[in-house]
Parts: sequence; structure tokens; C-alpha cells
Amino acid sequence: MIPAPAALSALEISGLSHRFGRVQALREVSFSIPQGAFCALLGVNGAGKTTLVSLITRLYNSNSGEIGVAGHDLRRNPRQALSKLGVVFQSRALDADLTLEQNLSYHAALHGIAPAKARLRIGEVLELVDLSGKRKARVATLSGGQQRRAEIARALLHRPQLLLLDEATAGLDLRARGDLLALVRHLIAEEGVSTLWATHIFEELQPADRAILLHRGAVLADATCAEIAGDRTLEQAFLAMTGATAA
Ligand SMILES: Nc1ncnc2c1ncn2[C@@H]1O[C@H](COP(=O)(O)OP(=O)(O)OP(=O)(O)O)[C@@H](O)[C@H]1O
Repeated sequence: MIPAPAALSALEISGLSHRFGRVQALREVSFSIPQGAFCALLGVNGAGKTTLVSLITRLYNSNSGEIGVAGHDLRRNPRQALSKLGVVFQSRALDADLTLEQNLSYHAALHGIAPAKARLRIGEVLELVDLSGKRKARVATLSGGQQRRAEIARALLHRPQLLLLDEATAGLDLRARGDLLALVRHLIAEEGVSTLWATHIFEELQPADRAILLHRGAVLADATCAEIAGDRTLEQAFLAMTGATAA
């Protein structure tokens, strides 16, 4: 009997290493994210999260290793791979002086989406992030949480299979952080988009969430938060693994 083909991963990272001069930012990082899954990339400042996100978005090339997005090798087929990727960076990608619609129209055009299709898709993504009523509002007038949701709408315009979020909750209060994470979980159910959620905030995650624990550029654990934590809190388990003592 011919075996069924393995389901395509949304993200496949294999033996990825990167150094900046004398700093080894990533060491032999390997993991994969199946389609339609949520995965946290958890690590303290300097762990290598932004470096990993920068390599996946091809801001620069890795020294060694491979990255595949939705079955496309990033080095060999960058255009196809990047077309399957949506990214919410730490820094803002929307122009605060323009309306949400103007911003999204501009980004839709960058993705080569024709104006008539873009108008429809803008309506869809705004509904997904619960900002339909803000279509004509200037981005500067939106709250911090609304602006992050608008960034997610921008990242979803071209129907990516993988959504990367780098410290998406930075600067938000506790409630807005919870709302944003709930929205991302909802998107996985609605759009089937896989998510890599890079964060240093342990409390954001739920016991059943899968977390890749990155420390000094290496993967220390890849399991559910409950499995990593055992009978401790996730943060205590992390501190024990890295040799530090809990405060
Ligand atoms: N452009 C660069 N030049 C030199 N060293 C760098 C550069 N970017 C990152 N590094 C170093 O690489 C390591 C990983 O940094 P990175 O920014 O990826 O970590 P991070 O987990 O994203 O932390 P943060 O949450 O603070 O952004 C750190 O030691 C950092 O100092």
C-alpha cells in the first residue's frame, strides 16, 4: 500500500545557525509547525527570537541551515516562500497619518492584489480583527490594542499560511494582551493560519500551548507548557533549566 503523503508543514526549520561577528545568535535550531497550529517561541531578551524572525522573513541570510515555508525552500524559492508568510514586527508597519483603509490598500497593492479584490479582502480582514467600524479612521486615532490588531489585518491581506508575530503585545496592558492572543487563537480557527508567537512573557501562554524554549540561541525544550513546567510554573522550570534560581 502506498503511504499517504505527510501533511505539509507551515514552517520547517532545520539546523539553523547564525552569528553576528563573535556573537553566536542561533545554534543548530530545528523545529516544525504543522498547518493550523499555534506555537510560542519563548525566550528572554537576547535569546535569539528576533534573529530567527529576521531569517524567516529573509531580512538576512542564515550562515547555515534550512527554512521551508509551506513547502517552499526560502533560499531556493524565496518569492513563493515569502508569499505564504505574514509578519507582525515589533515596530509599526502602518502609517499613522493615513486611514486604515489607505494603509491596507497600499499593502494590498504591494502584494499585487487588484483594487476590486483588495476592497473585498480589506473588508474581510477588518472583520476578522473586529475593526470594521474603523475603516476610515486615521491609524493615529486608534488605541494601542487596535493598532496591533490593524497590523495583524495587514499581515493577513494576502492569505498567508504562516503568521509570525514578534513580541506583538509589547506596550499593551494586561487586558489588551489577553484580547490580542485570543484574537490570534480565533484566527487559527477561522483562517486556518499557523502562528509562531515570539514572546518573553511566560504568563501569556496556556498549559496546552506548544512552546519552543529558546535560550542563548539554542532550543532547550519543545513541548506543551504543561509538560515543560511539570509541577512548577513555566518560569520556574525555565530558570531551573538555564541554571538560574527562581527569584
Ligand atoms: N545586528 C546585530 N549585530 C550584532 N549582534 C546582534 C545583532 N542582532 C542581534 N544580535 C545579538 O544576537 C543575540 C540574539 O539577539 P535577538 O535580538 O535575536 O534576541 P531576542 O530574543 O529577540 O531579544 P529581544 O527580545 O531583546 O529582541 C543577542 O546576543 C544580540 O545581542
